Amino acid sequence: MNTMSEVLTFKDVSVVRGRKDLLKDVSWEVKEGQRWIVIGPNGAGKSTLMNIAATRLHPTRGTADILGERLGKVSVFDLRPLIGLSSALVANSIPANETALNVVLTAAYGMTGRWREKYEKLDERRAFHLLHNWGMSTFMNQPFGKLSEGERKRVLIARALMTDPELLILDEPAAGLDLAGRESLVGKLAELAADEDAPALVLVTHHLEEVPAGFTHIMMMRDGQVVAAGEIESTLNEANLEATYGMALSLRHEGGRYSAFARS
Ligand SMILES: Nc1ncnc2c1ncn2[C@@H]1O[C@H](COP(=O)(O)OP(=O)(O)OP(=O)(O)O)[C@@H](O)[C@H]1O
Repeated sequence: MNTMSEVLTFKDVSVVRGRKDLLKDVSWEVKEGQRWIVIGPNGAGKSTLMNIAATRLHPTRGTADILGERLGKVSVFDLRPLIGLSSALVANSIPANETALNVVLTAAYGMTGRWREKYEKLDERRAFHLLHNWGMSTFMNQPFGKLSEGERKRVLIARALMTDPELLILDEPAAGLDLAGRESLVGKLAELAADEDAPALVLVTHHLEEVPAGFTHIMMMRDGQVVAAGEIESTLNEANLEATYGMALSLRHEGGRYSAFARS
């Protein structure tokens, strides 16, 4: 069996807290080269699912195989460098006075805050190169806390790519961005999606306008369960969207981009 191409294999994953099922029997397969969107209303369990994929949380029941290793039977510290994560939680863990360059650089050591002084020149060059790729090299010496929301989002993505991961998880990468900032970021993410050498991508979003062109698959969630999952072309339709959000919605798909509105 070729396990190399299997990035995530979740079987009947449940997460139970008290009497509540945050996730209930979620099965999901992500393979190398795939670009996934995860959508669902507030509280649907998207972040809980991402926390498992990022090895921050273990299922109460079911199995989660990540890059061919079973969660619970492998050291998460071996897996984490292979998984890039950009999320509000990661952003909140970064000291405000950390420079943009160091925010990216410290990812090489799986930590935030530059307390270890000895960095390889190679790492520094890679961190700079990533900042440059994401249009942030002129901000390299700016403290993270003084950057705009859009600038921070780009630094976080550069940071998540620092270890050259096999899976990149972007939890609401465009949240809080203005229209131009969003469009610019979505364009960059479309470029990333088209890059054959890019890792498998999983992008959580609340807005279909934020789905970059070139994303191949979608996971639609509600109440901790999968409403539908599969290729975006066949899965993202009005029936599944209505089942996901519990309201009548009309869906548009133009020029590789999506949008949805309440149906009047
Ligand atoms: N530790 C916990 N104990 C109990 N309930 C929790 C815990 N963590 C999350 N929840 C609940 O689990 C549900 C799923 O939360 P989760 O953050 O995964 O949803 P989400 O889809 O990411 O939501 P949002 O879009 O608002 O970020 C929510 O109802 C939340 O209140």
